Amino acid sequence: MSRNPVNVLIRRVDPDVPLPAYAHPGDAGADLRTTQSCELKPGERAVLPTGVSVALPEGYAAFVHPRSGLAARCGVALVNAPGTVDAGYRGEIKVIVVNLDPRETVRFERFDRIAQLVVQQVERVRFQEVAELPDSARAEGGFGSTGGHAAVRGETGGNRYASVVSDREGQ
Ligand SMILES: O=c1ccn([C@H]2C[C@H](O)[C@@H](COP(=O)(O)OP(=O)(O)OP(=O)(O)O)O2)c(=O)[nH]1
Ligand SMILES: [Mg+2]
Repeated sequence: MSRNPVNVLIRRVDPDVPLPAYAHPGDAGADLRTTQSCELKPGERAVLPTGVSVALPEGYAAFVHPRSGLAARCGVALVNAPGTVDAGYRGEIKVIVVNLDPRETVRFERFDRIAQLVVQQVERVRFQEVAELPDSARAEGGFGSTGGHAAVRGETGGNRYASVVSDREGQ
């Protein structure tokens, strides 16, 4: 049985903008639209207004995530993905888009869906300073310490795709 939705107060900064909406039941992200049309040449970025501001309940935050379709089809990413909207923020939600396509200019029209907002419960922690941290299995290993990055080791003859395939075959 699905839980009751959490109520989030929302205000339209642009009176005509459609409210963020989930495309399907069970979706995690509600699509955000730009209220401003915009053209981005390769490598360019822009801070786009969404026409809405929210008051999240205490203990929640909202995260501005990219849309995979825009990323796959047009090379559009969010510079700060995921953007963090704090519970106390009452300003207009903005989306920092960048065109990562090396050749094509991207154009957004007013009210195009440019990102998605994921609302989540978040923990506040108390940072307790200690002289030594407790042991763990990973210890200080990170940044590729578990291996498997043939492309990075330069064992692929410069073909990154081939390296990914051979990694999988070796598993
Ligand atoms: O993609 C984003 C990211 C942030 N924000 C808004 C909401 C957030 O609460 C506020 C501050 O964001 P953040 O803390 O990431 O930015 P900062 O550079 O640390 O700014 P500040 O010093 O205001 O915290 O900006 C957005 O509208 N979109
Ligand atoms: Mg901040």
